[in-house]
Amino acid sequence: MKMPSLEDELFPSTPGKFKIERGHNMNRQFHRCFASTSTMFLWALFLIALTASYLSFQSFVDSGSRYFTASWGGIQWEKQVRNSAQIHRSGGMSVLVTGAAGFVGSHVSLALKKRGDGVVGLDNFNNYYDPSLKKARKSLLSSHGILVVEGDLNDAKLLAKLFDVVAFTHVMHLAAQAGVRYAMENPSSYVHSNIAGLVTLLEVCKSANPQPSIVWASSSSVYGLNEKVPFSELDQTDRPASLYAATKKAGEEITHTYNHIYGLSITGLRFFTVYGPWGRPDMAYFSFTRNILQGKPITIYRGKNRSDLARDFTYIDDIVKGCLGSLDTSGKSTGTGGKKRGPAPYRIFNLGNTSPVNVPELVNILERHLKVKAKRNIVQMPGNGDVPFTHANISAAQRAFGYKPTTDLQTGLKKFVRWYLSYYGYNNRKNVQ
Ligand SMILES: O=C(O)[C@H]1O[C@H](OP(=O)(O)OP(=O)(O)OC[C@H]2O[C@@H](n3ccc(=O)[nH]c3=O)[C@H](O)[C@@H]2O)[C@H](O)[C@@H](O)[C@H]1O
Repeated sequence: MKMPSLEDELFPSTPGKFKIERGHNMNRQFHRCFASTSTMFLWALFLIALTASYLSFQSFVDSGSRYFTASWGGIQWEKQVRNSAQIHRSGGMSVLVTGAAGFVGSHVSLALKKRGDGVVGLDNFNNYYDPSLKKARKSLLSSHGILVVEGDLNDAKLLAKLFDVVAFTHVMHLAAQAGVRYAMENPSSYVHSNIAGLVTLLEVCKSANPQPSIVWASSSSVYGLNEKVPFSELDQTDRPASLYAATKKAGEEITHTYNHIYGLSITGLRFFTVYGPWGRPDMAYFSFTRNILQGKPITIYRGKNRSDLARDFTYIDDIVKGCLGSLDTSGKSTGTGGKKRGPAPYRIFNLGNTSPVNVPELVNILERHLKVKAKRNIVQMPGNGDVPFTHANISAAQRAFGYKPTTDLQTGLKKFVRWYLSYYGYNNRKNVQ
């Protein structure tokens, strides 16, 4: 006798068995057939209902998780983005400013808005330095009708959505991992923002229709070990002294590729040690001010043979003028649908002050403005990415858009100190990181 197989056990109504019953009782078979058809129908209905409810639950979870985890999206949000991007002057531009809650980003955003351009900001509010300062800048921008969207450059969906909502004519790309010496502590953050983030942004810009023109922040640090002064855009820049500098130099090469293949209009700006009100607490002039006021010592680095280090310190308002001049003269991108239609501008400019000041002199000026003596601790410059001096030749920017810095370090630091005291108070009780 054949043993029932597992299949037989599971499906007892085999064709053979059915055949036997049919031969014996047609009526019973009809009823059974009817009963099994209606059961199947009910099962089918049940399965359809189950599938439908699963699918709608899934879409609820999808949309829900986006709204619960992301701070962007939705009709209200899109309306805010559009309002912020609205242009209020003839021939004006709509600009996506990345790093808008940062030092340079917040100043440039305000200047654009004040002259009637549309501005939407993007910033990830990371904690490289005190995020409450970034939030305060965001509030300032908000009081001038500028929305700063919280999100990361590497979020391609968010970037694409922003371009869906607004046909930005320009991108002012200032979001970056800044700081020369911090690169030894956290190298991957430089790759994340300055390389991966840049590529993500360029990918979205190249696919946007129309493509925007891009102006972005490179750095004086790309001159690295260059000794020819003043630094000209034509000088050698293949000997960076820090990973920060290397990522900025890589950015110049990467943007060149996108200009070459996709016809994106690109302007790279090599900023020279920018300072001023609402500045970055990690920079020397800022941390020196805090320490001097708190009676703490400051460390001043010295170069080879006891030489002082020097920087071409550049005041923020001069940098803002350079950024706006670059945007105004950027020329159009030529691509559509990710395809180049013709050559587009590719430019690089130094934005410096053209008069370097050594670091001990910077401290002298701060002492005068603060009316407090600094406790100076002078040490040999550690091998951590610093360069001995910077000095900009700005004739290219002068020719292209009349760039002419007008604020010397003495005047600029006076304005910085006034802001610092009004923001933190003389006793500096606020916790500055
Ligand atoms: O132009 C740029 O592309 C860069 O400018 C800025 O870098 P730097 O020029 O290095 O400015 P900053 O740190 O203020 O040090 C100033 C001087 O103080 C010296 N310095 C610094 C710290 C300290 O404790 N002691 C000291 O002597 C130090 O040795 C140096 O000589 C930006 O931070 C950077 O993001 C990038 O934009």
